[in-house]
Amino acid sequence: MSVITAYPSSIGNFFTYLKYAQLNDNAVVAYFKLGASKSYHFSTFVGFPQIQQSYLHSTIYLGDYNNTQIRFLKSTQAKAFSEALAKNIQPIILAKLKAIQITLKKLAFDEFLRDSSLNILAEQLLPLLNNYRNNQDVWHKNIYSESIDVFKKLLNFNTIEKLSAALRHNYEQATLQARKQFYDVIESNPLTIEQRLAVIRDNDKNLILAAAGTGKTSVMVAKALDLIDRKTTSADKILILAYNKAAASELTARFNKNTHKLANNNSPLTPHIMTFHGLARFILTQCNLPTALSIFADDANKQTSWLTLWFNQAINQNIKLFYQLLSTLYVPDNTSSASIYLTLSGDKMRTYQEFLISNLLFINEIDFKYELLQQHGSFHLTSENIKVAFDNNKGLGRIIVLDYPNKKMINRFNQNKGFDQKNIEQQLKIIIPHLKNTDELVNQYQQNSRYKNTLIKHFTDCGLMKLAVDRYQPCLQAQRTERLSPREIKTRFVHANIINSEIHTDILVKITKAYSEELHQQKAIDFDDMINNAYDVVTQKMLMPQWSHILVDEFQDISNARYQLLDALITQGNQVKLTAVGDDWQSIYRFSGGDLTLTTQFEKLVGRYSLSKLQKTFRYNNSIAEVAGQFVMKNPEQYKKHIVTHEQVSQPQVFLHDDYIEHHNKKSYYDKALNLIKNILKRSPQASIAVIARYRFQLTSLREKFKQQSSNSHSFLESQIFFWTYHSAKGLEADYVILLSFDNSDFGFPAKNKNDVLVEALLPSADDFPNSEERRLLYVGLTRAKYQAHIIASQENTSEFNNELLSGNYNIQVTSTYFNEQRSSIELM
Ligand SMILES: Nc1ncnc2c1ncn2[C@@H]1O[C@H](COP(=O)(O)OP(=O)(O)OP(=O)(O)O)[C@@H](O)[C@H]1O
Repeated sequence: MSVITAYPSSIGNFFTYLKYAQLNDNAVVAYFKLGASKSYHFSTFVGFPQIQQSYLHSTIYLGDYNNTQIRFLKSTQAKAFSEALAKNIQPIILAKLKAIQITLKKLAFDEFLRDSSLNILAEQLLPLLNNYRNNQDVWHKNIYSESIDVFKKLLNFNTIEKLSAALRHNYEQATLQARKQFYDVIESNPLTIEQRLAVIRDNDKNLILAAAGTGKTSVMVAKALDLIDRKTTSADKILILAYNKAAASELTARFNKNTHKLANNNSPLTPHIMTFHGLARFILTQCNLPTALSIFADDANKQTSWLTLWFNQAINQNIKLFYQLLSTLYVPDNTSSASIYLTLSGDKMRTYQEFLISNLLFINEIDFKYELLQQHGSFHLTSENIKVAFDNNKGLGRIIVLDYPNKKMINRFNQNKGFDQKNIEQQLKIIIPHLKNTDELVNQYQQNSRYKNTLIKHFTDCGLMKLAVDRYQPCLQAQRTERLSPREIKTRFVHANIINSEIHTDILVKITKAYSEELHQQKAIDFDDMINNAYDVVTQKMLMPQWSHILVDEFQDISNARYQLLDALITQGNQVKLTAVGDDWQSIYRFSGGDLTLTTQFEKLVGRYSLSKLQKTFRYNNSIAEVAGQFVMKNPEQYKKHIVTHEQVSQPQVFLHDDYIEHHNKKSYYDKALNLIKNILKRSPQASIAVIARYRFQLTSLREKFKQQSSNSHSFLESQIFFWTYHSAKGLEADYVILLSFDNSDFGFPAKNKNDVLVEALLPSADDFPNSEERRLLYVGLTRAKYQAHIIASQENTSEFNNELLSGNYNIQVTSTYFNEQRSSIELM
């Protein structure tokens, strides 16, 4: 090939360092006046050259990756140069177009276009597409029209986002058609379109947002089978994580039941289906690390005993801890939820200040008698012949001396104010000069083990030790689940405005340290260690994760520690794809670390992702769906979903009964439930019925009574009746449900028995809507029923939920005359 050269024009020569540009076999070379040169290899070209002519000279835009300009060239030479260059790079561009088509086919037609593939595609495609966009004439002159047809189409999408949306849509539609047969039969029922789409979308990150009974399990099973059937991956590279062992077994059974439907079913076909703990154990075992579980793992009582013993020993070693506990178990303000204050003397006080006085007298070994008067309790110091009281009614926090040998003293104290420990100590010291304050006592008694033992004994006997254990044990649990450092603990306490944050942090850090040492001594780990150790193993690259696809069930209840393990598997693995399946309406495990924000703020967590929704439910009818959905969506933080039901009914199937048994003239949950069960079974003898209560203990006696009843009368089979808590009902279903615990008490529904402020500060953050988690619990309860949900509510002690159901325009059947009257009076208002 003859060498083509272009020189600067005579005027242009003044403005450029360029001596001349030359076109050789595989590059454009620019030679400069000072002797240097620069090559632009054809392989870097992404389009055709463009020429810009002006009056005296021309500029060539080469069409390489940077679209380099060569300016001030003689126009005639520039034109010839540009035409020759176009001919030279034509085969290169053709090859690149071919490569793009191959990539496009592979990444967007043969599989779901992933966000990571989109980057690859964009890198390859966009430079050529931009060149084409600006230089279409030259392209059309140099390339056959069929080769750039695809470009013309792509150009219509304007942005890469629109293009990817179109490619994905295209792929989904094509796959729905091509794999119709498979999706028709792979589960026991043909998959719905929504379910099919959830199966098909195989982005790097996927969220399947579902509602109860919409076939999450079916989708997970079908998705795994689909990946294997299409050879996207092999079974041993799929990991399915279930919330508990029962769910893992169900997934395994449903998977195995359908493997014969696969095209090539003689390869080993078991994905790893396990719980998070099972996964952690699997990882640790592979790395030959210990997995023996501590004695605490399955028995919280043993942990309670350990903590009690630890407090005993720790106080014995350092009595300061005793005073720290004593001064912080209750808080010095009127918002304290305690209504009774336990004291070392065994007396029960009514205010925090009385609690302080009582304990101070007790540890000073001053005998006193506590008398409950009308307005306040009084302390009669028997040997001093003094009587004092704490005037709480006035809200001034002053000590009143009711009786004193020297009457003059009486008025002196009436002016004093004091809410906190120091102030009360000062006030009491005026009355009893030999009284020692706590700081003095700490030093004095550090060496006195008899004294310490006595204190511990009283601390235990009066119930304060139990209070301390009950308070710190959940904190220990929360700290371990959230893997909080001492600094994080303190930050959370301070952030939650907790009084004595420093002392609480100090105590909790001591406990957590001792607990780790205890586990070390046992040569064992607990469930939290298991997850955390597995995380360490993966992040330290001691194990290369083998999975290409990870599917996680019940994602709405995942904890931060679990998510971190998951994230480590994805980051350390080889292009791992994550599918999270969850229902934000069913997030009910915050107390054990479940963090709903991981679902509601999924994008913040993982970046770009594909969302699929499952909104058609097969379990229950429109009546149950409407009531349950309306109730849970009252909280604006919950995703809005429009649930469609397979079953349609015209009458409400949610019933509200009271607990009053007319012909016995008494109130009884049990009898009401029994009557309902009998009535249901009269109509449908084979029906399954679940009785659901807020706390397990509420079911124990009920279950016993039912057992007796069923063996006496044989009116129903024990195996037809189930007893679940709202929590344990997760994932289960029955033909009919009977919902209990609707009263306004600590153990009612919504439960008033709120978490202690300390553990509340350590748990994952919660949304602000009142009773939000309890609200979701009711949603879970209602949606267990296939046909009918029966609520039995207390007449006398009305639950907030009951009031809401009566007042909030819910389409329910109220069978109770009493509640109906209430309802109509609400409607009249
Ligand atoms: N496409 C379908 N057609 C008919 N029935 C279906 C379909 N998909 C699922 N089902 C049925 O719906 C019921 C609920 O399915 P599944 O247990 O998978 O729901 P889920 O979403 O896990 O529910 P939950 O969140 O309440 O535990 C099952 O009986 C299942 O067989």
